[in-house]
Amino acid sequence: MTEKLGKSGKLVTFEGIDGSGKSTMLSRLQKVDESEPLSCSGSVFTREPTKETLTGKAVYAAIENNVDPLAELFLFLADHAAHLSDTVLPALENGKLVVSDRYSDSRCAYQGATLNGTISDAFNFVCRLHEPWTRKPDLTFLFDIRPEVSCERCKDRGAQTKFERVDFLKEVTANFKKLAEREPDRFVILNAEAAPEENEKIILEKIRAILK
Ligand SMILES: Nc1ncnc2c1ncn2[C@@H]1O[C@H](COP(=O)(O)OP(=O)(O)O)[C@@H](O)[C@H]1O
Ligand SMILES: Cc1cn([C@H]2C[C@H](O)[C@@H](COP(=O)(O)OP(=O)(O)O)O2)c(=O)[nH]c1=O
Repeated sequence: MTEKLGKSGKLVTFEGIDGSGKSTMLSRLQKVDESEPLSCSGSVFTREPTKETLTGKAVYAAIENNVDPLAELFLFLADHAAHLSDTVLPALENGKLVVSDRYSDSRCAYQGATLNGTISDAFNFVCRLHEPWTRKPDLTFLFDIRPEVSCERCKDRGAQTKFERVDFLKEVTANFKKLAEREPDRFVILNAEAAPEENEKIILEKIRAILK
């Protein structure tokens, strides 16, 4: 069933720990797209957790209120399901390019870590939960950065989430790297400590190549 989902468009995702520069890059890409459209069918720039939606609000409330980690996982999954059906699949079915700031790999990496020790083989459990129904990205950029550097960057932006701790983010980073090793054809690992201009160039080249 999943092979048929959103077949005509292309799905690109940005993944990485907090403060790795994903949203900065999404805004840059959006600007490029405004002056020189990346796809002739149009582009949609989106994110997970979603904002201003019922499921997105539930996710942020869960993060702020320290709910049970398994309950939190299912809220993130509910948000992903709603995001897929409201935004991602309709755009892909219309042949558009969809670029999402975070997607399923964030669940495998983050909830694989929050549930580590509570559920046996948590990382694979979370990955498997997505398999029967989601739409895999065509291309994923992993923003690779030392957690010490990303936490330093996050300090400047006010409210911090409970996830923004160096030790926790080291575990999340290891999970992201495991995902990239499993699917080397889908993942492009970026040095997120480099200048944004450098990474923007790599990203644009790769996106243009899959749209050809
Ligand atoms: N390549 C970069 N080099 C230095 N600082 C950066 C870079 N990219 C983003 N930043 C800064 O780091 C902070 C976190 O970036 P942000 O894009 O919000 O990360 P994320 O969306 O991954 O959490 C912001 O203050 C941003 O201006
Ligand atoms: C999408 C997603 C995000 N998260 C976490 C990462 C962030 O710490 C937090 C909020 O996401 P986000 O708003 O993307 O954070 P940031 O802009 O700081 O990168 O939720 C998960 O734990 N699992 C998920 O599936």
